[in-house]
Amino acid sequence: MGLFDKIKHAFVKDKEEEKQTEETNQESVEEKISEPAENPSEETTEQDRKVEEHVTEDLPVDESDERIEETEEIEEETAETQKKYEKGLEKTRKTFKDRMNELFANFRTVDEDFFEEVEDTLIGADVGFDTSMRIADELRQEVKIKNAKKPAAVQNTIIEKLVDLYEEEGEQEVNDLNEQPNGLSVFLFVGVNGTGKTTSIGKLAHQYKQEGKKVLLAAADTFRAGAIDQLVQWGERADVEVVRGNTGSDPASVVFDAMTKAREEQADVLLIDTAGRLQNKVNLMNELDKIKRVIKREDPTAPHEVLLVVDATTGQNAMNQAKQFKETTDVTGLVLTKLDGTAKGGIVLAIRNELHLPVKLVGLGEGIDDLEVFDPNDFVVGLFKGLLQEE
Ligand SMILES: Nc1nc2c(ncn2[C@@H]2O[C@H](COP(=O)(O)OP(=O)(O)OP(=O)(O)O)[C@@H](O)[C@H]2O)c(=O)[nH]1
Repeated sequence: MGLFDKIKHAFVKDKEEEKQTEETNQESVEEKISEPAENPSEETTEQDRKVEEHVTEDLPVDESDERIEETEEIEEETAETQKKYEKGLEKTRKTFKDRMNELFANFRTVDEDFFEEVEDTLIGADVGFDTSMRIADELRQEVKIKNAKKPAAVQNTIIEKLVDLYEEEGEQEVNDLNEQPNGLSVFLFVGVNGTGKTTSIGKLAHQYKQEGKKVLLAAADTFRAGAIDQLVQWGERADVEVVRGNTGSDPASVVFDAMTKAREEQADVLLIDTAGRLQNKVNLMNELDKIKRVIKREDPTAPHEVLLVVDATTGQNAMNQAKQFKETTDVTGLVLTKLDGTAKGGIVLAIRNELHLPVKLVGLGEGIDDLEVFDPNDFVVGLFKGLLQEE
């Protein structure tokens, strides 16, 4: 099933559930009105439950039961993650919906002015300039072919085009983190101050710790005392050790200490926090190169990820930062933070389509559990599900 079909499926399911809830409410109102003296159905249910309990007591617990439980647990987790995405993307979805409503309220016919407005609407939703132009062009053709005139049909086609493009871009994309199953995984975090680097490292450390891994953090942002303290605090919250130097010390020497400690203690994961002063690109480039050299001396295969942290709330600015960092160092993936606090979630589409950088992690809140491995399907369902119209 294609991605758009999945969204359609989710949309139809929601509609059915809505209908069912309405019917159930109606039934219970009717039941209450005709209130029976006794309620035989309740008795039967109670009896059934007792029989069921008795039967299950006698049954040996076999592997298939365990497997069913496991599957149920996975399904529950998947549903929970999907909910997090839907909640996190609420603002983006609402803004997008409002813009769409406005667009369709202002146009009664699908003419050239309409298509230009579609372009503006998409650009305004931070989908990216190139992407917006491409969607509008494809829409022009599609509307001609389908002879679509009804706003609902046109709106669904816009969503379909966005989803198709998104799916196409994601075909070769690896969203999983490059974890080393039999050795140390070294992830370097880069990005400008305030984007959520330290917070994301803390959240990820917590996740790995929960999985039973030995995790180390390195405070290689030695320029601000506050940055070191903040990472130490996250280390305490996640219950993992932090390797640190004094303020102003050489970041590469902190990384050297951390690599040595990780090897001695056979750690599974080392997460390195760096300073991100974009105002001086050459310095930053030299510093990151030096850090990488130190890492490579200890392990030629590392770093296994260079993750650029960008703040989704800054929209187009996040895109520009990503562009500049891509020129400065070999970024392997993005961590997109604060998706929950923004109406600019469309920036994911722009970054992927225009910079071809995979999004690896997304921040969906300030809590320690609010970091998710990026799931393109959950993301796109969360973004567009509520926007489909009944044709
Ligand atoms: N709502 C929300 N807030 C976040 C998220 N990630 C980080 N934050 C908040 O963003 C602010 C900045 O995060 P930091 O982790 O300090 O950012 P940093 O990039 O390490 O910044 P420096 O320490 O200045 O280098 C903090 O108040 C975090 O709580 C997220 O996914 N959602």
